[in-house]
Amino acid sequence: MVNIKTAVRADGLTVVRGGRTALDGLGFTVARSTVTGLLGPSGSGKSTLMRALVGVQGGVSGTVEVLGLPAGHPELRRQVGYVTQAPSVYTDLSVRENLDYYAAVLAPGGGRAGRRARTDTVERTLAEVDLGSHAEVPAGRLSGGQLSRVSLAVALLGSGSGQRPELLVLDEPTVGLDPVLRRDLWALFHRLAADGTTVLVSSHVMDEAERCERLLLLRDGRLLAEDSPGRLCERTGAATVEDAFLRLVEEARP
Ligand SMILES: Nc1ncnc2c1ncn2[C@@H]1O[C@H](COP(=O)(O)OP(=O)(O)OP(=O)(O)O)[C@@H](O)[C@H]1O
Repeated sequence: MVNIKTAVRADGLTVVRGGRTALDGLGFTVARSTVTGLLGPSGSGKSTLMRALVGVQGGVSGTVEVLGLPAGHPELRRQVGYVTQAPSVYTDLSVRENLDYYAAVLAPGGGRAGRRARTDTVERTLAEVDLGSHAEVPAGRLSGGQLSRVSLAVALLGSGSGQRPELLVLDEPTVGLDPVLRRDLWALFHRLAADGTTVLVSSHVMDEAERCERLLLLRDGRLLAEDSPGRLCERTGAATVEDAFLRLVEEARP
């Protein structure tokens, strides 16, 4: 039976990449309608884990269930939004044209009502990522931060007809953003979670951990902890998540 409180469930999740074990027997859950942070240093396996969740990673063994279905199940395509570190937008199309295009691919047809629903979704999404004033600018002329917000907007289109994705998987979406944009983006993640979307965000910047309700801490392909930032600090006696992380690394030493 589908557990409606759980968006993601992994058990014994192992990934071998290029002959190396990139993820080693991970077991965790991601609660629905939360902002969950996937934190760990560079190379710890964050992107690999996200790829396994969206079903595009080879060499996976163990169990990975997303919204009660096996990861990568065709039914999940419209329920899961995924933003990689490399933006996949057309640089010669404007921001609005990119969104119109993806909305039409996600929910083609529907006659006049379908077109109206897509236009409304695109307008609302442009406003959400604060790109309304750049809607007519070709994506190739945007800054890195603006470009990553276009990718986020594409993921937010969901089914393309107004329905939000149930799960958003965002690989380091705040890299290179100034502090104001970072703050605004985190506020958007929390608004989305309050509306029922589960947001899984990766970061290698530990100070972003404090902005998450739940954390998965990764190191060398192993899960160091799965907890809320407050509980993590409490149980390790640390003042910050960064300190808690360092203490857990020490504890894990053989
Ligand atoms: N295409 C690939 N082929 C083989 N091994 C890979 C490939 N991409 C990554 N790896 C290895 O898998 C491990 C996990 O990498 P991954 O990209 O998941 O880490 P990450 O935590 O997302 O790092 P970053 O924060 O730098 O993006 C690393 O040891 C890396 O060298």
